[in-house]
Amino acid sequence: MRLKNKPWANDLVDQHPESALDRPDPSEKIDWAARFGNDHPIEIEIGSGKGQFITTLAKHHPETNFVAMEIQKTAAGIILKKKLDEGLDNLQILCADAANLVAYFGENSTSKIYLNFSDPWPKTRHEKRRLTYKSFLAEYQKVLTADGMIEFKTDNSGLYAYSVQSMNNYGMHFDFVSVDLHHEKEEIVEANVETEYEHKFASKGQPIYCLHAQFLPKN
Ligand SMILES: C[S@@+](CC[C@H](N)C(=O)[O-])C[C@H]1O[C@@H](n2cnc3c(N)ncnc32)[C@H](O)[C@@H]1O
Repeated sequence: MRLKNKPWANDLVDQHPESALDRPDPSEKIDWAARFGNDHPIEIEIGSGKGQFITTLAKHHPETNFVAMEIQKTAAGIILKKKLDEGLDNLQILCADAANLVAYFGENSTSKIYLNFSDPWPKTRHEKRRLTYKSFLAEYQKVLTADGMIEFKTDNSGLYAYSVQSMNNYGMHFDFVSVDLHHEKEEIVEANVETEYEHKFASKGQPIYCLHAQFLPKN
């Protein structure tokens, strides 16, 4: 989903290189420990949109470092504004394409990847753009630690079915699957952090599909 261009948001990204990186050179590794000022575990959300989910997590988990990876600069600027307003030192914004994930994160550098309401790309000819296509899974496998986890949510049954199949073909293990996350047991519903899209779809009564998956141990 393309956001309307907001010059203030683009300018904010340019004014805060200490908090937001705008399409950094993929040939140069990013020193995340230096950027965060500590070496706490890192969790990444790919395609953060306006950042409701990742800013809420960052607020509730100061012991974890979070990276919002978002391809649209306007969206990155909107997330950055929330980070600055709320003083979230454990959140960094990376305005870049997830296709370059491995260039920006070292191997075994990340404990969790969140894919929330990723663009479904329903046409078969666009399959390679889906964030659960096998080439993306290969990238996630490289950056995740051995016990790292992918947490995926969507309103789109087609993308959900595709993702289950793609992850299964890749030999992944599922720790949790739900075809109606908002009507699971109370503790699951209470622990769930909503995204903007999730709120919109769930308030119309649409089911939210969710899965948590891990790669089999690396050799
Ligand atoms: C449908 S929106 C969902 C936003 C948010 N996660 C939510 O649930 O409300 C998908 C977001 O993913 C971003 N996106 C799509 N492809 C991406 C890619 N290859 N790398 C980084 N971000 C991407 C889009 O710019 C958009 O903001």
